[in-house]
Amino acid sequence: MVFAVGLMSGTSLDGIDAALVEIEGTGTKTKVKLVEFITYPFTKKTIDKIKDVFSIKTSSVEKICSLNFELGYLFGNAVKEVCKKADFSIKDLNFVASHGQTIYHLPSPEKSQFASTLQIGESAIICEMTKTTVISDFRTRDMALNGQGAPIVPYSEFVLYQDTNRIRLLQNIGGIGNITIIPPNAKLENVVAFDTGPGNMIINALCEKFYEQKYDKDGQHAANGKVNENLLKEMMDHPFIRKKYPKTTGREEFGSEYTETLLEKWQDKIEPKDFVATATMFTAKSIVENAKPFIDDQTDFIIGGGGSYNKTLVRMIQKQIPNVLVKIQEEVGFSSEAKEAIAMVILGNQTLHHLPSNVPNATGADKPAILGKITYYD
Ligand SMILES: Nc1ncnc2c1ncn2[C@@H]1O[C@H](COP(=O)(O)OP(=O)(O)OP(=O)(O)O)[C@@H](O)[C@H]1O
Ligand SMILES: CC(=O)N[C@H]1[C@@H]2OC[C@@H](O2)[C@@H](O)[C@@H]1O[C@H](C)C(=O)O
Repeated sequence: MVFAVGLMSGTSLDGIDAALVEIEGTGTKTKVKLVEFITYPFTKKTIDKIKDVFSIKTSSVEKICSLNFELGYLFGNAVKEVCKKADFSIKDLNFVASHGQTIYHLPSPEKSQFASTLQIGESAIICEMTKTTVISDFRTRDMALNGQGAPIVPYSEFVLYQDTNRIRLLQNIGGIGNITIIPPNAKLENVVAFDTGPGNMIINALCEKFYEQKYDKDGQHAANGKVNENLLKEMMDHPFIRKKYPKTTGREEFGSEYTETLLEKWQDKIEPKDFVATATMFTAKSIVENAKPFIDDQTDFIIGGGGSYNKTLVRMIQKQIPNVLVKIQEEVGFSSEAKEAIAMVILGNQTLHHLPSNVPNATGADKPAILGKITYYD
């Protein structure tokens, strides 16, 4: 039996997702069982440090250097905590698969730049703290093959979710929204995946600004507000939304600078709850517009990630595609919050077996590749 911990710390900065998983087999024969899951929270101080290095205005090489190791210690703690909660001896762990914290993603660089992406959280520290082999840095190899280095979760979705009769569409709504479409009986070459635009990123920033709340719990503010059509149109005109795939995005395009610009122009004209409602509709509409070319009435439209708990957002999506059955992840038997951490274990397992796990059709890479770097404990 092989046991591993998958670590995911995504764009919304709500903490480190750690999944203790039992895994068997490889490729399409992979079987996983979730043993335990925790979200190891970030302190406000750590969140501020991460936000600081994200932003060109406040970042510095010194801050990045130090944070790389600091996050390594936190990731190591998250592994220990999830094992403790499961009453599982860390000595029996076979490997850790760590995504790392994305601090910059430049898939379509300007002239003087190189296509690049940077995830930090030093694997050597995780390795020493847990005395376990660590696989990390999954995105760079795909980028070396001219891919976007993202999304990387679709391989695991192809393995776990494909169906013989129905199109399965998996929409993740984290900080950013990302979609995977798996046709019935698909081969890996037929899987389509890309980022749809913002997920909760703008909604969260507005809730922090207006209400000093981290997010719009269950979509309550949005439910009380009214969508402003002019603002919505301006948001939908963002060039990323109608760009053709492969495409991926992040805080570089929809982070605090973007929200600040919107606020400067619209804050005096729109009430806070209407602003939140409009940002929520922006996420819903950008998802539906990007999904529409790939779906029919027989599609399982499955929403995962933290945004699946925003009832107003889910309702807005369903209303725009009344003939399609919209479900949330738990309704098809998988944990929404643990999904990406489990995906890291599937990717790490492939790497340890010298097997590829990117989806070239999704990332635009020239060919399949073995992803990640391995820090061996012994
Ligand atoms: N009950 C809830 N109601 C509304 N929104 C919620 C709720 N629970 C979580 N969320 C939203 O989900 C977000 C976290 O989502 P998730 O953990 O999937 O993101 P992530 O993995 O960090 O991001 P990404 O997938 O983009 O890397 C929170 O910041 C919040 O906006
Ligand atoms: C560079 C980066 O970290 N991208 C993330 C981000 O968060 C969601 C979306 O943007 C997706 O492209 C990706 O994450 C998921 C886990 C992926 O690669 O599949």
